[in-house]
Amino acid sequence: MHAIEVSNLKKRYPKKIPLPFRKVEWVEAVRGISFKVKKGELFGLLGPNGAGKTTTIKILTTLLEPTEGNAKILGYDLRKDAREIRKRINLVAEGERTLYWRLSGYENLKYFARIYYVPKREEKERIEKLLRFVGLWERRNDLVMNYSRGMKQRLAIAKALINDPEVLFLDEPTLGLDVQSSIFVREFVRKLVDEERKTVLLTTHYMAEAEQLCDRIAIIDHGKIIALDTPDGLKKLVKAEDAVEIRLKGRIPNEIPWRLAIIERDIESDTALLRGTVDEEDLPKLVEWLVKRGAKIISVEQKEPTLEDVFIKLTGRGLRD
Ligand SMILES: Nc1ncnc2c1ncn2[C@@H]1O[C@H](COP(=O)(O)OP(=O)(O)OP(=O)(O)O)[C@@H](O)[C@H]1O
Repeated sequence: MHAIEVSNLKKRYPKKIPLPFRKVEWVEAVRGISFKVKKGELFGLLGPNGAGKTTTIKILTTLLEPTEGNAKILGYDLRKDAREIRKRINLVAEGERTLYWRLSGYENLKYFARIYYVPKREEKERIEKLLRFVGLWERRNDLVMNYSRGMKQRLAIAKALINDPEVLFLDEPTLGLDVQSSIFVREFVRKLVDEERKTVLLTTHYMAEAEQLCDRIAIIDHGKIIALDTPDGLKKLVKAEDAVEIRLKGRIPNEIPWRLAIIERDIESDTALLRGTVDEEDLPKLVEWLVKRGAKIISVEQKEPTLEDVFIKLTGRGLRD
């Protein structure tokens, strides 16, 4: 049995149109996605803003009803057994605000332990284990309002583990965190899978995060899965010699007929960095094409392929566009 089995999931939202128009338009947020996550796997949904990641997570955690399709979580049917599913999962939503800032970290976990009916005799031990796990034991008696952003996120994850869920859903777990806190969160999310045998499904728009952390990744764009594999498997879609970075000054032509995206732009120095996949034999042709249209080439470098190259190759856009 898989931990998560998603079949042909679709979700559309009614789009709000201001009066006096009475017509209804629809936003197709998720357009028929299917995938399976094994037990004990760390699975990532990687895609740009608006790709449909949050909608997918909300459906899988029973917070939203799908328009079409269905899913099974730990063998339970999403449409019929929502109560059974809720007992066995938990979620850290994007930018979550459910912690009580006027309580300490310890008091927060105690409060949520009661809400989740954690047996009284297990409560103390479980809270201590979780606070140690996320590195907050020493700060357990400080009020949450005095925690840093990274500490609040660690506590939010500890809170989501209070009911000992078999499957944990994390929506953009490191969004807005500083580098150090992000590394820490990634390390213990990995530990949750390796040592505690949890299944984790997370969403991210950080390629490096997906690449370093996930066992398998589904790249999602405009509500569809456009590739699904291990990080190494995905990178094989791009030949090592095909990933290039071109730094140029001056005008960047529109509609470049190669799969390139602008990944950096500096207005002051009027320079930009283009990245993407270009056949080795095609490279001189591309450079000539750019120069003809007024760009001044500063450098052309071949790079190790990354997941961003895979995304650019598949969509012609950068993940950050
Ligand atoms: N409640 C809603 N009503 C109408 N449209 C919505 C609603 N929620 C999301 N959408 C639209 O559905 C699409 C997918 O949104 P979703 O939040 O699932 O994407 P995402 O990949 O999680 O992006 P982000 O990281 O920015 O949240 C977007 O076009 C969004 O504007």
